[in-house]
Amino acid sequence: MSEQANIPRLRLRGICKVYSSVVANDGIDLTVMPGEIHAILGENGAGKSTLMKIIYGVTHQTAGDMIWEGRPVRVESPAHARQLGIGMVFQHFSLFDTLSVVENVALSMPGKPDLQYLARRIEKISERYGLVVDPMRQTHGLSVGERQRVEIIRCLLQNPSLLIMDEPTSVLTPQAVQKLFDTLRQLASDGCSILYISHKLDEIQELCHAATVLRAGKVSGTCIPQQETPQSMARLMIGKDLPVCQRSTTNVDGELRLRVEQLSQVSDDPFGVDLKNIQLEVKAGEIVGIAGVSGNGQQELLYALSGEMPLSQAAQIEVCGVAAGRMSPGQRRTLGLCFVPEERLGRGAVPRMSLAQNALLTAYGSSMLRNGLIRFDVVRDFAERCIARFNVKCGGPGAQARSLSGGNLQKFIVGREIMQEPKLLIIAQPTWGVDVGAAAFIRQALLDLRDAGTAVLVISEELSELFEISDRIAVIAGGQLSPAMPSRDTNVEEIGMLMGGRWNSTEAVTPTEQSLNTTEIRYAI
Ligand SMILES: Nc1ncnc2c1ncn2[C@@H]1O[C@H](COP(=O)(O)OP(=O)(O)OP(=O)(O)O)[C@@H](O)[C@H]1O
Repeated sequence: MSEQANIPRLRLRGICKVYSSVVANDGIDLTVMPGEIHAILGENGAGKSTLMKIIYGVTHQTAGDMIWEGRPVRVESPAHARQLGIGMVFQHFSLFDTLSVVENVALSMPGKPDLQYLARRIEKISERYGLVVDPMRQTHGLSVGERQRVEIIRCLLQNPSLLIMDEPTSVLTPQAVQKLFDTLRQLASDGCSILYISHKLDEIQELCHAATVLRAGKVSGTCIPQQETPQSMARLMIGKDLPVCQRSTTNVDGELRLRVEQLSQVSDDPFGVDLKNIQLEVKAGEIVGIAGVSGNGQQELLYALSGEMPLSQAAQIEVCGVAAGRMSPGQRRTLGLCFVPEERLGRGAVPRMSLAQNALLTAYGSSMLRNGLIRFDVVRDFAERCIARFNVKCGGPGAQARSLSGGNLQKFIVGREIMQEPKLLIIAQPTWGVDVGAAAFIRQALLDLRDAGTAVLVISEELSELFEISDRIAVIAGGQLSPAMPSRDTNVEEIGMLMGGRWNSTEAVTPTEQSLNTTEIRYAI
């Protein structure tokens, strides 16, 4: 081994980070060797993202040292980090909506790159690594999965020697995950070190050479993932065994709470997906899951269901027996609809507002208003109960939404909607970025809601999640929705074929991404 290969690429000694009321990192030591894929594990709020932001120069440590390739360094800014050879793919996207993909990528490049040349490089990288994206597309019309691909491509273009990935696969397809892993293995064998944050323990086991576990800002242990099981790593992380979801039998006789009738809608985004003849019913006391590869019409369907994109005909969507297709989101809420969008910052919560204010934004119907006045004590009490019930780690109801770790904000948003005891809950990516313990808790909360008589529609890219909680599963591909089948009568192979757009329809369905083969789908489970 060369002398260079023996020098750690990165060493951290005693890193501390204190925010006004929270110690996010508390004396963290970490060593990453060249070519090592090193996982950082920990519950929501354990301090993983904060540590990565310090390494990437987004924020600065309160105490402790960072040694980069044998030399002490203080990373002043992300630009400085990139000069050193450190790249980062963020959990929350940092793309400008009003710019195209190539313009967004250009912003992180030195100087003023030629956009046409850069677009060709983006195409090459996206082809090589299977990260399908059109460089000329406007960012505002991209799904979360597509945005994440742009973030990854942007990073790979910089040829980094340390790549930090904060939950990079949370909205990628199983096929894209495998391609990404091939890429990361190839990068590692070329000597690039990778710091990999994920809540998907099976991925960590498959990909990573070493893992450091954080709990409450401190290193609580290290392990070699290949010598562990996902269960044993979960125990290391949360200090106990993972809870198993309890589900009762399906209630087949509930009243109809959501009816979508021949919904066809041309997207007003030239790069969007047109919805074609969607038929869907969800009854009280059942969970219907919609599977599909990101960018196949999920976003457009969510906009239509929530009221963000009102329809031309009211009767195309019925909520609790009322024709709601032309109603606004607020009017639909008064019918008993609650809604969790896939984008938590911006659509699910207003980043600068406190948790209490964010609670008021959607839960105002829960006795928060009287005679046109806001009952601040009720608002605060609601937020406090949500924080306690969903174990949201934060500085209390007054904490700004943007100060929460990704998983904790997700728990708050999901909790806020569940606590309104809706008649109909529509929820996208319910456990995105949530740790394994909290994910099990959210799934159980959805099952309990269904048992209490709520109709639940879940749109998720996690097949394992859909099979765990859904009574019936449908697949969206190319803007069309397959018939919903009882989940006990279907399997991963069948859903995989449907995700590829193959079902008995008079019209051929073309999904907007390559068809997935069933082996890859099985991997997702
Ligand atoms: N800007 C900030 N201001 C105040 N507190 C913050 C800020 N950023 C993070 N924190 C707090 O620091 C702690 C660690 O957060 P961090 O985002 O590092 O956790 P994480 O392990 O990455 O969690 P997740 O898995 O949910 O992403 C949390 O309690 C969080 O609320």
